[in-house]
Amino acid sequence: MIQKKLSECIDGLPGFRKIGTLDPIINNITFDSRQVGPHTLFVALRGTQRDGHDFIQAAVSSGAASVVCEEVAKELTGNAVFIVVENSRHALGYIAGKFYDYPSSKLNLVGVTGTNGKTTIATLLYQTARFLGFKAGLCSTVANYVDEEKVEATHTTPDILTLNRLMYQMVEAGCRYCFMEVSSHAIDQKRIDGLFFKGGIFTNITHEHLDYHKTFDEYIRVKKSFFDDLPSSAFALTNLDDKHGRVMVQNTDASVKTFSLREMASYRARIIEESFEGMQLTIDGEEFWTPFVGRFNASNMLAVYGAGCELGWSKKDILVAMSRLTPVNGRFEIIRSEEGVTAIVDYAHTPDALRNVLESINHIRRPGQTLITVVGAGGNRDKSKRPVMASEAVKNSSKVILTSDNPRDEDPKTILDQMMEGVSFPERIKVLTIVDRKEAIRTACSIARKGDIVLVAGKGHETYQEVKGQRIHFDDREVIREFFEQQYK
Ligand SMILES: CC(=O)N[C@H]1[C@@H](OP(=O)(O)OP(=O)(O)OC[C@H]2O[C@@H](n3ccc(=O)[nH]c3=O)[C@H](O)[C@@H]2O)O[C@H](CO)[C@@H](O)[C@@H]1O[C@H](C)C(=O)N[C@@H](C)C(=O)N[C@H](CCC(=O)O)C(=O)O
Ligand SMILES: Nc1ncnc2c1ncn2[C@@H]1O[C@H](COP(=O)(O)OP(=O)(O)OP(=O)(O)O)[C@@H](O)[C@H]1O
Ligand SMILES: N[C@H](CCC[C@H](N)C(=O)O)C(=O)O
Ligand SMILES: [Mg+2]
Repeated sequence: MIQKKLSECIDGLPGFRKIGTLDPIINNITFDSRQVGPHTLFVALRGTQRDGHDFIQAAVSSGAASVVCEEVAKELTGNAVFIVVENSRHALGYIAGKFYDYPSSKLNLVGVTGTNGKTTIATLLYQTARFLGFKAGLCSTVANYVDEEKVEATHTTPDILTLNRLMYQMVEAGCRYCFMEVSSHAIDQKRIDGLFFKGGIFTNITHEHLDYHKTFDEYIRVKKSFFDDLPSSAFALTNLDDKHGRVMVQNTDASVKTFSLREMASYRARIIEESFEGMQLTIDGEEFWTPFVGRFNASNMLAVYGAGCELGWSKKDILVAMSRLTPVNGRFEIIRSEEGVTAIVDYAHTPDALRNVLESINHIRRPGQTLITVVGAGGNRDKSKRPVMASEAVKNSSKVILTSDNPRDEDPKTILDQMMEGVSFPERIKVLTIVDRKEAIRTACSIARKGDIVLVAGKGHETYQEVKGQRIHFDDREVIREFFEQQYK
C-alpha cells in the first residue's frame, strides 16, 4: 500500500493555502465522498450534475484526513486539514501523479485522440508492441490491460486517479509502453492533467458529443488543447486526410509528423486490393496484407505504423507485426451464416463512422447483394446526430431498420422519431422502425437472402443495453449467431 505524508503529496503544488497544522498520513485519494475512510485525501470537484463541495462535510464525517477544495464553508466541523486551491481538477492531476511517483514519466505514453479510430489504433499499437516482445499497457473503451492482465474499463479515458494507478501497476509489471485513448470529455475534465506524454495521435474530428461541448468549434478547441500541451520531447502525429489535421498541431511544441492516404506526408500508404477478408496495402513502399477492411482502417494502420516508427521500432519489424494483428472486438466483426448471409457488427455510433463503414461495404459488395442496416442512437447523448445517422444509413443501404441503441433515460420511441426526421418522405419506404433491438436484428437476418449483407451498427463490443440506469445483458453478435443457428436447424 502506498503511504505518504500530506506534505509530500502537495509538495510543489502551485498557489495553495493550507488550513490546519497537522501533516497526516495519506494512503488513499478519492473525489467521491462515498469512498472516504481514515487516511483519505478527499478532492472536491465541481461536476456536471453535482458539486463535490457539497459533500465535504460527509467526507470529513467519514474520517477524511485532508480535503482539497476551491472554497471552505464556515460551518464545517471536524479536524481535517484543508488545502484550498484555485482549480481542484488541476490539483487532483498534480497530486495523483505525485502520490503514484509519476508512473507516466517511466513509460512511453502515447495518447490517441479524435472522434473515431481511437480504440482501434490504441489497441493495435498495444498488440504490435507486445508482438515485438515489449511489455505494454492499454487504456481503452473496450478494456484496460496491465501487460496481459485485463482490467474492466468503465470509460474511454478513466479518471486521473485510475489512470495513475493503472500506470503505476504497468511500471511495477515492467511495461515500457502505454497506449491510451484520450476522449474530449477527459481533456475537458482534466482527466489527463499531469501525465507525461511521449506522443499524441490525431485521427479525425466529425460530428459527436455536441450535447457536451455545445459547438463544433469548442469540440475542436478541446481536442486541440491536448496537442497544445504536449512537450517538445513528444511527437504529434496527425492525419492530413482530415480537414482539421493541420489545425490540431499548429501550436504544439511537439515534433509534428503527418500521415496520409492522399498527399505528401511523413507516412504514406496506398490500398492495392480490398475484400471482406482484408486489404493489400503498401506502406513506405513495402507491400503487406492486413485482415482489416475499409479505407478508414488503412488510415488507422498507417497511424500505427507512423507511431511505431516515432517510438524507434524497426520499420520491417512493425510491418511483420502489423500483418499478424487481430481485429478489434466489435469493430467490423464478420459472422457468416450457413445460408450465405454476411452479418457485420460494428461500433459505428457517429454519422462519419457509419458513412465510412457503409462506404467500405459498398465498395466491396457486388451488384445484386442487398445491404440491410440495423442502427439506432444512444439516449442521453447528442440528439443532433440522430437524424444525420439515419440519413447516412438510408443513403448508403438498400434497406434500413431503425432500432434502439442504449436508450438510457430516454423514451426509445422518441429517439426513433428524431432519427426519422433525417429521412425524406420518398426514402421512408426503405425504412422500418422496430424498437426492440433483438427483434430488429432478427428481422434483418430473416429478410436477408444468400449473398446479402446485414450491418448491425452502434454497439460493437458492448455486452449490455443500458435502460433507465440498468445494464441488461445484450450482445449483437450473440443475437445474430443464435438466429443463424436456429435458421439452419
Ligand atoms: C458527463 C461526464 O463525463 N461525467 C463524468 C464526470 O462526472 P461529473 O464530474 O460530472 O460528476 P457529478 O455526478 O456531477 O459529481 C461531481 C462530483 O461530486 C462527487 N460526489 C457525488 C455524489 C456524492 O454523494 N459524493 C460525491 O463526492 C462525484 O464523485 C464528483 O467528483 O466524472 C466522473 C468521474 O470521472 C465520470 O464517471 C462521469 O462519467 C459519466 C458516468 C459518463 O457517462 N461519461 C461519459 C459521457 C464519458 O466520459 N465519455 C467519454 C467519451 C466517450 C467516447 O469515447 O466518445 C469517456 O471518456 O468515456
Ligand atoms: N479512422 C477512422 N475514421 C472513421 N471511422 C472510423 C475510423 N476507425 C474506426 N472507425 C469507425 O468508428 C467506429 C469506432 O471505432 P473506434 O472504436 O476505434 O473509435 P473510438 O474513437 O475509440 O470511439 P469512442 O469515441 O466511442 O471511444 C468503428 O467501429 C468504425 O465504424
Ligand atoms: N463513448 C460513446 C459510446 C457510444 C456508444 C453507443 N452505443 C451509445 O450508447 O450511444 C458515448 O458514451 O457516447
Ligand atoms: Mg474508443
